[in-house]
Amino acid sequence: MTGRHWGYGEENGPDAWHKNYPIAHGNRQSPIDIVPEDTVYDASLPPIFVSYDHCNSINICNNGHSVTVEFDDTDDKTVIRAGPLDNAYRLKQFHFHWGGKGSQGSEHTVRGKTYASELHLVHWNADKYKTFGEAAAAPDGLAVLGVFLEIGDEHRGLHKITDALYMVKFKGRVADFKGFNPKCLLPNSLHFWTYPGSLTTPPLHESVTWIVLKEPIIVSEKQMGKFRMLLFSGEEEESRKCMENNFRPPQPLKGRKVLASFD
Ligand SMILES: NS(=O)(=O)/N=C1/NCCS1
Ligand SMILES: [Zn+2]
Repeated sequence: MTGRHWGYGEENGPDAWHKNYPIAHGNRQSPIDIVPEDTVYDASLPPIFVSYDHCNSINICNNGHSVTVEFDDTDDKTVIRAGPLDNAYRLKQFHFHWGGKGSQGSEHTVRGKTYASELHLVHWNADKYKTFGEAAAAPDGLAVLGVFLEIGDEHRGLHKITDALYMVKFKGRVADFKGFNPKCLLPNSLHFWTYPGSLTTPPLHESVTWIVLKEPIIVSEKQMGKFRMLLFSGEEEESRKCMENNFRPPQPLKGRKVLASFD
């Protein structure tokens, strides 16, 4: 990575991450290609329960890799439970991965099909661990809810996000973003696939129970275009690089079983 920080460019992109993060070649890396006919329907899998009712966002941030909305995770007011999880996992932040045009941009794929974007709602096991950082390094520390975004009509819930992106155009920018409840970004069905995986960005910790929803949400090309106006680069940098194609491609399954909550 020629001393530069990891990213999605030619020199510092996903194929180079293993140099600084050897776990990139580990046995439970994410994302993966989900092949529905190879998944195992598990009738004993309870539905996931999303309790976001009293949740409130704090801020929106451009961290140079994605745009992230962060939450107050000092108590259990915003959690997901059940499904494949043995504990309540607290919402810490959500962010997106997207492409440069058309329908590439998601991280997980479904029988090779890519979506225009993928939303990640990142939760941590506060029943067992004291901090997010501690949980992020533990095999049962994190649960990430993945939602595919498909191009079509505009999404009313996404407007609040896309209308705020101008405030965090540059890397390092943070802006107040209170009162946003991400429940409005979930599809009608909570049918999901689940498998043991990893963070899809360095440090690529193998600490994530992935819960990927089968039903995408529909967003407009215009709304996706606003994500692409974000920059990877900071205000002071001369080279302005649009933030796009910030996705890691699917990784080897290495014998893992993908469970389906639906038949
Ligand atoms: N894309 S991801 O959600 O797997 N990666 C993350 N890195 C730090 C918090 S979430
Ligand atoms: Zn992500």
